[in-house]
Amino acid sequence: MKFIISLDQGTTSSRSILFNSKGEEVYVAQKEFKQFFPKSGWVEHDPNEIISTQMETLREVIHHSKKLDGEVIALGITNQRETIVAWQKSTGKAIYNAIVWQDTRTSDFCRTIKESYGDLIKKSTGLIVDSYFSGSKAKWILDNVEEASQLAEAQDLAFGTIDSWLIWNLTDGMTHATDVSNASRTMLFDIHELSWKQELLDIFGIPAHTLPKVMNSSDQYGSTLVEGLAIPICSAIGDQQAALFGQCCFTEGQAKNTYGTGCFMLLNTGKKPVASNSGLLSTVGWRIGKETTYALEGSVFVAGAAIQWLRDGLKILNDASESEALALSAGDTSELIVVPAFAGLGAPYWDMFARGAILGITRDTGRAEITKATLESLALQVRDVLLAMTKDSKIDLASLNVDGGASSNNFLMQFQSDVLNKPIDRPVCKESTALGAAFLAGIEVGLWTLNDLVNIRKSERVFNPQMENNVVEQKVQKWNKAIERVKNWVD
Ligand SMILES: Nc1ncnc2c1ncn2[C@@H]1O[C@H](COP(=O)(O)OP(=O)(O)O)[C@@H](O)[C@H]1O
Ligand SMILES: O=P(O)(O)OC[C@H](O)CO
Repeated sequence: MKFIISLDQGTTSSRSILFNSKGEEVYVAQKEFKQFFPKSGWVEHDPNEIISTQMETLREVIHHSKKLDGEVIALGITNQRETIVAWQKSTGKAIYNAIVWQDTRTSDFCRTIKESYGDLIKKSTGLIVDSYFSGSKAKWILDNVEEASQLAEAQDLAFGTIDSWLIWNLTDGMTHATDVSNASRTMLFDIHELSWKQELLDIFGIPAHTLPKVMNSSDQYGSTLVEGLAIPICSAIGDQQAALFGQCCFTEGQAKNTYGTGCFMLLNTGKKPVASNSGLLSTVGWRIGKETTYALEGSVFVAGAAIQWLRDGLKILNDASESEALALSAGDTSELIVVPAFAGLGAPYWDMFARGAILGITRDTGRAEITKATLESLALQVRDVLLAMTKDSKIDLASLNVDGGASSNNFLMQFQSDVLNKPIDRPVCKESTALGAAFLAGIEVGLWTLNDLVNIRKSERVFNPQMENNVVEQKVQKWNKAIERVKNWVD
């Protein structure tokens, strides 16, 4: 049997997953790592812990694979996107913590460039000016980390999204590369030309020599030596695009929604980017051979992270999975709205200055009700994104494929189906993201063709709408009112 290993470097954990040549998940190793919140709105990760947790899980999976009769033929990489690492090329040492996609420290800078450059940036990158993307975070490092500008002057500074950081470490500093899908999230990359754009580098003050080489999503990224095995790295792709691929949304008009730390809905728009007028992003899906596939994306910054906040911040849950039973035990929440805008609002609102709120509290509001309203907020955010997506693409989806940690919550999936008035289709393989990276690596080594993969996806459960229209309407009205109240909160 031939195996492929995917490294899935997410916002809250590093995972390695072993897939067999039927695309079945054989073994998963996972390690959580520390989140740093040094100041209000700042979110950082330790780049060394990212590598150590990822390598521990990789070694665990390799140990397991050695007990099986077979050979690991390729490694695929998928990762939290936009998060930026800066390191010294000559020593390989990171010079600052990774600045995470959720970090809003560059909001003010982004506001200052939005008016003059917003149109240019949208036209060439498909993105809306926001602190979410990597460009302003890299600029912050150059402006604020003492050694950064000296290293840049000496041509000894490297920037990279997490895929680049992993590839650099896995290849012992031989390869400084990224793929088109990750590059398309930096705000420095022209998605039509598929190259770094000098005009954008000038706006952010980023020297071109600090940036990685941009490669295909299925490609030869070099090889890594782990536990005595030399394994070729054959794919790199941002995690949301990987999930679209792993859900077998290979053709125009197919979409998926992932419920992880954030929520990300992506629609395959075919071989050309579709510009959005409704607050969505045009982004590169993947590139295989000479063919690029584009996607429209609605990014919601806080989804599963709101459940983590219930667990770790408010301490009203011991475990995220408890939220389902608790929500089912709750009383009426038709007037209770939680808006988890902890890091501003993403699609379709794009308000870096919005903040979270709980509205409609009464004397009988308790932990069950707050949990239920928080889960409902995930689905209501997704509803807003789907409305925008339908408007921009003119595609009315027949059903929505879902995945990610919080998609295991049946209460949430049922409520999602209710507020979208659409079937929600959850697959057997819960690791769509990792599967997407494995598919792309498998294509590169000739294990599969796209045609082999078309029918590989199997549904585990389909949720159909049950709630009465007027109940949905009432909830949506309250939600819209709450969104208006939280906008532009921070002065
Ligand atoms: N049963 C559940 N109900 C609601 N949320 C959940 C559940 N299980 C996991 N989560 C949430 O899902 C997220 C983890 O999902 P995952 O896809 O691993 O995220 P990421 O890739 O962003 O690290 C966490 O934020 C967690 O709070
Ligand atoms: O780590 P995840 O799965 O929450 O994904 C993060 C996204 O890639 C951010 O854009």
